[in-house]
Formats: sequence, structure tokens, C-alpha cells
Amino acid sequence: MTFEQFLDLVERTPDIARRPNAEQEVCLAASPARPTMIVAGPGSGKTTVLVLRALRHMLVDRLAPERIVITTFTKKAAREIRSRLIEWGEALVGQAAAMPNLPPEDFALFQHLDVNRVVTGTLDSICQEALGSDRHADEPPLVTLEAFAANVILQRRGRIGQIYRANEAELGAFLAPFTMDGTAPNTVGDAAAALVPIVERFIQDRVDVGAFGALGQPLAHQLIAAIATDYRTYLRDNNLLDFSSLEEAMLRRLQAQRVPTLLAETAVVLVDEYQDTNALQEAIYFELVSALNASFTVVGDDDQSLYRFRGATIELFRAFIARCEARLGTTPQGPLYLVENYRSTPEIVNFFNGFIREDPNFAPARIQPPKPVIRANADPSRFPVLAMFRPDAETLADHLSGFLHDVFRGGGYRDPNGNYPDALRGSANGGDLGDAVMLGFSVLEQQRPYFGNPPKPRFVHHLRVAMQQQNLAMFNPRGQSLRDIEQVEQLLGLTILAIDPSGRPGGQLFEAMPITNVAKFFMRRWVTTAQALLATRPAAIYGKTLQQEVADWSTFVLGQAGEKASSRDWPLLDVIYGLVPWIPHFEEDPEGQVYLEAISRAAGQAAGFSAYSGKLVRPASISDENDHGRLSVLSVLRDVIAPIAENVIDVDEEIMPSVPRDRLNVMTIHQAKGLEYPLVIVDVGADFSTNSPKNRFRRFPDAPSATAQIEDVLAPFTPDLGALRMARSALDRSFEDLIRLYYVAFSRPQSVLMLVGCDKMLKWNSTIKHVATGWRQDDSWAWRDTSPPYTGRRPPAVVTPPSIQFV
Ligand SMILES: Nc1ncnc2c1ncn2[C@@H]1O[C@H](COP(=O)(O)OP(=O)(O)OP(=O)(O)O)[C@@H](O)[C@H]1O
Repeated sequence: MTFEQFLDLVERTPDIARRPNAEQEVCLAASPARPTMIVAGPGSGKTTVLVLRALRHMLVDRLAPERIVITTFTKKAAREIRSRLIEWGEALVGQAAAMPNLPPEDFALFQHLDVNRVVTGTLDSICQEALGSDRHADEPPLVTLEAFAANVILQRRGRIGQIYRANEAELGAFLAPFTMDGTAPNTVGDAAAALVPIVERFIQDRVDVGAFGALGQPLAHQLIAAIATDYRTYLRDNNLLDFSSLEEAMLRRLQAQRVPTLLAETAVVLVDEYQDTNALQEAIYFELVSALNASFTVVGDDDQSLYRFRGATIELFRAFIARCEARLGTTPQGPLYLVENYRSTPEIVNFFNGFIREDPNFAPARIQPPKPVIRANADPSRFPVLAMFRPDAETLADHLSGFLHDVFRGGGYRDPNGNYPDALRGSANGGDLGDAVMLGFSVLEQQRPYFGNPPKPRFVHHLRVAMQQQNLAMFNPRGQSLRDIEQVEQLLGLTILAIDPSGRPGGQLFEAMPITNVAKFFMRRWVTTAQALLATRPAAIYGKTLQQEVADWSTFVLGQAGEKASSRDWPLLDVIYGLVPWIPHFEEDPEGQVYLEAISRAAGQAAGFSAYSGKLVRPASISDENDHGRLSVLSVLRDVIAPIAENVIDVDEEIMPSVPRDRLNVMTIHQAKGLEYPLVIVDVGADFSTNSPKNRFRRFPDAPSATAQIEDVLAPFTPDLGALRMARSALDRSFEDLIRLYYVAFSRPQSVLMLVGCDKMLKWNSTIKHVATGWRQDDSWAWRDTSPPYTGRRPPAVVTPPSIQFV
């Protein structure tokens, strides 16, 4: 099939039904013989082009699908690419096979072409699969650790506790800038949390750890290098991998010219969201492409780089052409540009175009020469960018839920001032709350809950409550810590009662364990919650009461005869799933399903690193201190239950692939990268009613972020990258990150963008500065109305930002 035929077919295939525009066509036609760099703003079809380019390789270049690798940055985006590829690919291949006058060899090829075989995923997931399925018979299986398990091991095997306590002054002073509140860590857990990103960066940034921790360097450096080395040695000796060592293992394999089978025939590498690539990932791509002489296409937008905290280095994208020349010895084609935005209305495109060019200090952080300004392709809509600002978070939540009700359940929302003629309503074609998304810096519903203190609700929580009153539901499983959710408390409390009964001679084990006080505090609280549930005498299920179920497990762990004694050992998961039927929330509610999955994963991870692999062993002698039954209970409590109590287990944002259509999805802006929704509500300050220094890092930093400071500390030991990064100051980089974050948020909507915040931010003489509301780093404010010049004694009540309609 010729390239022209391919383009025609794309346009004629009903599931795709679009003609690539002239710029997209150039990107699709670019020769695979040279690396290609595509740079473009949001919604311009970057991902679309990447998927079509993969299809071109199959249909025009006649490449086998398994020889094509597509990667992107988040799991969500990877799923999106895969589903687009398969949906479009199958339709296109079907059409192709039905083309009249098709040469017989093409017919045979298309008939057996299976698009499912294209290798897609995040680089991590591809490394995991490639290395996991490709070991020699004598090599033990590799286990990839989730972040929490890696942290637990770092604490234990890196001997953080011991080293920290012995050198608290030096380490405390060194780590202070990297903690949440800028003070020295209070506990070993806090110290570990501050150390994790540094230890990860050693690998992601390819830091010269030897030089960092050399004699003559500050003591803190030497100690941290030793902690990292102990941790890595332990992982290696036990065939465990965390995500950065997984990628490093891949790089080493490639450097040793042992390309894993999954990738051995790779002819084409296509990378989406390249602006978030870190140094280690860049090295993998270059190594893979040069080892196999593969075609290499990268696509990205310098303005949408969001993952500095995971080592993302925008400079690698900016300097792609030069780095390719140096590393691969070929000059890439490009940068090729895309300029038409197909996603958003012109009103929205104007707004985010203006936003990204607002602060002159941001200009030098962008790709040079600047890429062309993105241009709206759609016709003007009748809706301006909307903004809802109210005196406080509760009122705002109340009014916003009313707005959502009007749009999706009522007769539509009409501007009370009649500023625009039409009612805003959900799509007549099955429109529902799921077409809207609420984006913010954080999705937490409570202000950092601190044990002992009652947590203070944040805007998102008020919104949940206000929506409930309107019979509307929200989907925000990451809004609360797992340990604070009532049903989780019940389930884990019951689990503790089942496996660590108070009837044990000598008392419950967890009380005497060397775990943190925080862990014990929450574990006791869960037990109390579980006892309250038991006291309600829940109805029997399949003829068995909850009391009996708990008692059956207790008899097992105490070595008494009973129903469970039939097995020598039981996975903790069996205990958990045995108890779940009495807490229907876990089965019936979509958020509950996510919580259960998170708990199950924590229990499952224990298999990789915990002494008894997360199993409970039948005791031989209950009074023996070294009895395996007893030790196995201790392992489970320490490695699964205590980490949840210490809040080191995150509810993984990727667990639930699709959100129920009748719920408002609440997401962090990071998560929303690459996605689009008809209605996007962006929280630009619903909780900011004062100029509190505590929240400045989220809106208008007065000091560099922890991440930028880590970059500074590591720069002298980071060959190549260090100097590139230091070209901008740490504070400049912190501002850049916020500007990019809100740019991504503002460019997600298809039809309507609405900003929400607190009134006080809009006062003429407001001190609550926020880059999202037009403040520039030099303290000037784009939204402040300067015409006519203000001369009176009283400043005007509010500003009038351009092109925004207040509702
Ligand atoms: N030639 C085209 N004709 C019509 N619609 C198009 C065309 N190209 C892309 N689109 C549509 O535009 C929207 C945005 O495309 P896509 O997601 O590929 O953009 P992107 O550049 O990857 O966005 P982002 O920068 O936000 O990741 C999608 O809905 C896509 O289907």
C-alpha cells in the first residue's frame, strides 16, 4: 500500500474518520531512516500522529506489529494509546484487507495482521515485561517492588534508623530543605521519606555516587551514599528491583548487547510525552535504538513537562537534536511542528495561549526557537472561560454542586446575568457527570491529617458533601489516606483481631512489636472500629457470622483444632477476602473496590520481600518464641499492616481503569496529563483564603521546591545534566513547574473550562498570589485592572481578568 492510499484509508475508515492535516501528514511521512522530533502544543494531535505512524509502519512499510514499540509516561496514557491503536488499527486493517485490486501479498499480510502485538506501555512496564519473561533457566525470577515495599526495605536494609539516630544533627540539617515543612525530620519515617527521592535520583540522574559520598565531602553525603549502597546491595542479592533499578537493569542488559527477547526484533521506537524523560530513560532509548539500528520518533511539548520530581529533565527534550547527533551520529529530522488544536474551543485555546506567555521570566525555559503558537481549529463556541469564586470553600462547594446539578441533571445552567445566550447542559447523547472532571494540585479531602488532631476538611471534601445532598456522587479514591477510611478501618481491625487475638497467652503481639507509635495508634483505632462493628452483630452470610469467621482464624493462629487447621499455611489475602463479605462497601462501591485492591496489592507485595511471603503458618508450639506460626504473624503485621497504618501505602491512581459515568472524577493535574474531557473544572485556590506561607509552594513559591533543591545538591555530581539544569535558578525552576502544571490543566477541556477559587484572591490589593491567576514572578499581576488608573482611596473590590466570565 502506498502512503497516499494509507491517508485515504484513514479518512475513510469510520472509527478514525479524519484527514491528517498538512503538518500531521509531514510527521507521518517523515522517513523512518532518521530520528524524528515532533514538538507541539496541547491537543494538536501528537498522540494521534504517533498512533497513526505506528499504523503506517505496519501497512505501508510492512513491518510486523511486534517490531514496533510505543511508550509513554503514565499508565493511564499508555492505556489510552493502546485502546486507540487497537480500535483504529483493527478498523483500518479490516478496510485495508477489503480494498479492491489489492496485490495478493498485501491481502495475505493484512489478513493476518494482529495489531494487538504492538509493544505498548510505560517504559517501566515494558522493562518489567521484557526482563521478567527473559531470564536464563538458572536465573531466579526478578521481583519488582511497588514504591511502598521499596521504602520499607530502604528503611530496614539501608539501616536508616540506626544511621539517622547516630548522626541526627548532620543528617537532620542536610535533609531539612527536602521535608514537607522545611524542618529536620522528626522521626525515622520522615527521614526515610526525605531520603527516598535522593536515593532514586542517584539512579535516575545517573549521579556519580562515589564522588558524592567521597571522603572530604560532608558527612551527610557519605552517610547517604552508604545507605543507598546498602539498599542496592540488598536488592541485588535478593533479586528485587525497584522502578529505577528495573530501568537500570535494562540499560545494563542493552549495554552488554543482551537485548531481551521481547525487544530483540524492534525496528521502530515511538515515544510520547518525551519532555518527561529522565536521564536513565534517555540512555535506554539511545542504547536500544543504536543496538538495533531502529527508527526513533519522539513527540512532546516542552510546556507540558510535569514530572521533575521523578527526574524528568526538560533539557533533554530541548536539546534532543544535539544529543541525538552526539549519541547516534545522525542528525534528526525536525523539530517538526503541529499547530492546529482539535480539542478545545477557540475561547479556551486563547486563554491557555495567553497564560503560557504571561510571564516573561518563563520564556527562556521554553524550547528555542519557540514553537509556533497553537491555533484553534473549532468554530467559536458560545461559552467563555467561566470562573466561580466565592467567599469560602463551603459556599463554593455548595454553588458548584448546584451548577453541576443544573448542567447534568437539571434543565441546563443559564448565566443569571444573561451574558451568554444558551444554557450549558450535558450532551443529549448520554451525557453525564463522568464528562466532567475536577482538577487540582492535590485531591486530598482533609488537610494533612495528623494523628491526635482532628483533620480539617478541604474544599474537595465540602464538594463531596454538597454533591451528596444533590444526589450526585464523586469518584476520588485518593482523597483520603487508606488508614482513615471507615471501611478500611473495619477490615484491617477485623484482620488484626483474627490473626492477633487478644486471647493469645501473653497478649496481642502487635502491642509489643518494635513498630512506630503512629502505627500502633492507628492499629488500636482500627481494632476499636472493628469491635464496634462486631458489637452490631452483623447478619450471618452463608450461614456464618462475622464473629465465627474471626474466631476461625484466631483458632488457627493459636494452633487449636478448627475449620482452618486443614491447611499448613494461609495467605493473608485469604483472611482479608474471608472478611470482606461483611463490609459490602468493598464490593458495591467503586471507591471501595479501589481500596480493596490497594490493600490486596500491599498483601500481595509481601510475597516479594516478607520473611513468610505474606503467609500465616500453622503454629507447632504456641509458647515457643521462635515458632514459625508466631513469627509469620509478626511478619504480616510488620510488613503489611503497619505500613498501611504508617500511611506509606498510596492508593494507586492507576488501579481503576475507568470511572463510572455517573460520578464526578476528581484528579490531580498530573494524572490528567494527555487526557481530555468536555467540562474541566480547575481548582485555582478554593482553599486559599489567606496568604499562608504553608501553601505558597502550591501557588507562588518564595523558596525553591524540595525537588529543585535536590537537583542543586546533586548537580556537581551529575555529569552532563547538572550544568544543563543549573542554567536556571532553583526558584525559577519551581515557578516553571507551577506554570506548566496549570497550563496542562487549562488545556484539558473540549467545551468548557471553569476556574474555581476563593474571593479573596481576586481583591484588587490581594496578597494571595498564584501563578494560575495571572501573577508573574516579578510580583506584577496580569489580572489586576489598571484601566482606568486607580487613584481613589479605596481600591476596587475585585479585579476584572481578561476573557473570563464570572458566574
Ligand atoms: N486531523 C485531525 N482531525 C480531527 N481531529 C483530530 C485530528 N488530529 C487530532 N484530532 C483530535 O484532537 C484531539 C487531541 O489529539 P491528541 O490527544 O492526539 O493531542 P495531543 O497533542 O497528544 O494532546 P496533549 O498535548 O494534550 O497530549 C483528539 O480528540 C484527537 O482525536
